Amino acid sequence: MSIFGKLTLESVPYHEPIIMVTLAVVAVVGLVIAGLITKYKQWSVLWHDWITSIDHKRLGIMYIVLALVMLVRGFADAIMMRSQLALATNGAAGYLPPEHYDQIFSAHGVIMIIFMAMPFMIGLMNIIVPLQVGARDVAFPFLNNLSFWLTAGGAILINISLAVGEFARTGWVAYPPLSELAYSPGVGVDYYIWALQLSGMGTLLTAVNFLVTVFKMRAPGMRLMQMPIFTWTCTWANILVAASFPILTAVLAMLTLDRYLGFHFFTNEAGGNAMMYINLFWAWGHPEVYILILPAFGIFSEVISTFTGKRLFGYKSMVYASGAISILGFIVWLHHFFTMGSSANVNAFFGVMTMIIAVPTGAKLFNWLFTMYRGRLRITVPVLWTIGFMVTFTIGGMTGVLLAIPGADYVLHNSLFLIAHFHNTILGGAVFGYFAGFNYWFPKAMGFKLHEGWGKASFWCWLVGFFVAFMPLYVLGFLGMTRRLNHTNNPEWNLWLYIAAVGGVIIMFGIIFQFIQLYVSFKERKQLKDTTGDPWNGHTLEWSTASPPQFYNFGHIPTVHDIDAWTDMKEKGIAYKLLDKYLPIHMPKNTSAGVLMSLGFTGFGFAMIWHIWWLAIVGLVFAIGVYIKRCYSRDVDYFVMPEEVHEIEQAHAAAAAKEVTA
Ligand code: HEA
Ligand code: HEM
Ligand SMILES: [Cu+2]
Repeated sequence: MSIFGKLTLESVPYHEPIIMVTLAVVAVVGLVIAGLITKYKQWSVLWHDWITSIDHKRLGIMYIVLALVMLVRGFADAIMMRSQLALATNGAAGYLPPEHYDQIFSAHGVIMIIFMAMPFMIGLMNIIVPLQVGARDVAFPFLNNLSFWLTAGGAILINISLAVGEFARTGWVAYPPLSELAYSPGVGVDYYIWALQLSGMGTLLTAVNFLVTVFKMRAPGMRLMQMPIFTWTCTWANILVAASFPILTAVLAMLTLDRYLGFHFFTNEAGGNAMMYINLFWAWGHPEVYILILPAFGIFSEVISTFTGKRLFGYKSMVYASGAISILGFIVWLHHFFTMGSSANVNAFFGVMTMIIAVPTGAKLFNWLFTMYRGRLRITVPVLWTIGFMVTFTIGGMTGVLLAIPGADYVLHNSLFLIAHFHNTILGGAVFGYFAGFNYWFPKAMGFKLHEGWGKASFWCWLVGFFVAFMPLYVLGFLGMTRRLNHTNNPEWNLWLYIAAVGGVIIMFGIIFQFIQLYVSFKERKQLKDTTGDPWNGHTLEWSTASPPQFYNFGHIPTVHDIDAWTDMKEKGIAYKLLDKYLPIHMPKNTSAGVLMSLGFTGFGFAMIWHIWWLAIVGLVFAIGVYIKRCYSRDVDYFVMPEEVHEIEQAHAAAAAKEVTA
């Protein structure tokens, strides 16, 4: 073996025109961005204010940028699949060869869940949760930076797989024996393993960080049962992360041992059992889908109560319902393999437990409806996403309950009915929620509002496109079409496949309009400026800060007396009140340790994929070395002086007062 392990020049797929054109486009875009950064002399800003930043608000923005980039990548995969299936009817081959098509659906699933939805959710959580609980940052700001770069490292690996080597052909679940070395001898599964392993570590560390933050760093007076509802749903999601991500780490480690050292955890010979992988995978994978949806539920609650100008109906029941969903979500994983030979009684138990989740979820839906009832609902973009969600998600939830009936699942398992179910819940549920949160909190993060018109146009394309793209899949499922087919030969299916492709195109316009919305809003940022910090008349503490918030968040940490702490302060007339004297604020310093450690770990992952053992050792030693150096560093913090705080706070209060009286 050469010093580059399995890596040779042949590892780059020159003979695949589609990939080569994509790479050329990526290279051009990359060069243009680099050129712009150089032209406007922004490299130093990028490094000092962003890449090495430990500010939760900036990390949150970087997570969302990552999510938007990966949304484009994941959608490119989706539209390729939809067009392939529209062309490859009646036995035609279409334009994507089977081994390429298999990589596309696997990459699409992994990218959308791990590198689009998760960063989007974690990004919103980063920006908002510390503000909502009245904290100056998260508990461990440096760790927060490291978490982000671990996630980004995973995303970089999966993108490299496009240019160097290949990605897994196993689907996003990578079941053995298919994912074992004997049946997947290439590097695809290894890319899968290390991309998930890196980002999984990042997610786990984030959960620990935010759990400590909400348990230890709430503003004085804020009881647990007074935390804003979005913070609560994120907390339940983080509890689920802390409980389930270690299972993912372990199951991937076992698959690694099987593939690299010839262990037999999941093989049939030498005492292994593939069912163990399948159990462990879903013991993580099922909680994972609730990790995605719970924060979205929190966003809808915030949006509805803000834009109806009412208190959220049933705050306590919302908290308990979220808790019930988390706990139940942990004990239903077997519904993903009803057909794989458990006894009827086991299937019945897991089926019933699954159906019970409809109860707390239904309670939430009714609470939202009751909040709207007799409220004066302002139909803004976040509200549109919320109402759209309520319709689509109810359909998706109902079809989930249908799948939870083991007998029905024997017919529908792994059919396109299943695909329709989960796009209905993940896309029409979780992702719609993130879009609502994006439009709702954008002014907080960036200082100006998003353009309403383009936001509405984008919403309608997404909503209509969603129904046109995914409702036909329910029909196709009933007509017997299974998932992961790369061509078909059944004339009865053709019409529905064409319709679904049209839906994909409509969604594409939704995405294009979202980027136009961003561009137009940026151009008109002066008119759209948010001077008060409270553009929607909000009710929770994030709206008490400037937009974007001061780097230290709160000049003076507020004392909380109410669930709607900010409404309470506005009603008592103590909002925007300045203190005579501020205290010095203790702040952490930015550091390059996180990004450097992640560089080491990403290099390690890449080296492991290609069996370049010396590079693996170098990467690992480098990462650990940076960490040890960081541990001994004393130059980690500084104080903001009271005079400076006073000046900043005064400027904000004056700007807000001008706006409020105007
Ligand atoms: C965000 C993601 C998300 C969410 C929230 C859900 C929610 C639910 N899911 Fe889904 N599911 C997935 C993502 C999600 N799922 C994914 C990704 C897969 C497949 C992965 C793969 O194989 O690749 C999957 C697969 C899957 C299966 C496996 C099917 C198979 O492989 O054959 C099953 C079976 O039980 C199931 C059931 C459910 C149920 C009962 C709910 C419930 O939580 C839904 C509850 C909500 C409602 C019911 C609607 C609102 C309620 C009311 C209005 C009250 C009144 C309602 C009633 C009385 C019914 N899901
Ligand atoms: C934006 C519009 C989207 C379209 C048009 C789309 C389309 C598709 C298609 C065509 C498939 C393959 C179905 C098959 O097996 O035949 C698929 C699979 C999948 N999609 Fe999407 N999708 C979209 C968004 C998303 C999002 C947002 C997520 C998750 C957050 C997601 C997660 C998945 C997963 C997990 C799979 C299964 C992959 C596998 O089989 O291993 N998709 N999607
Ligand atoms: Cu599940």
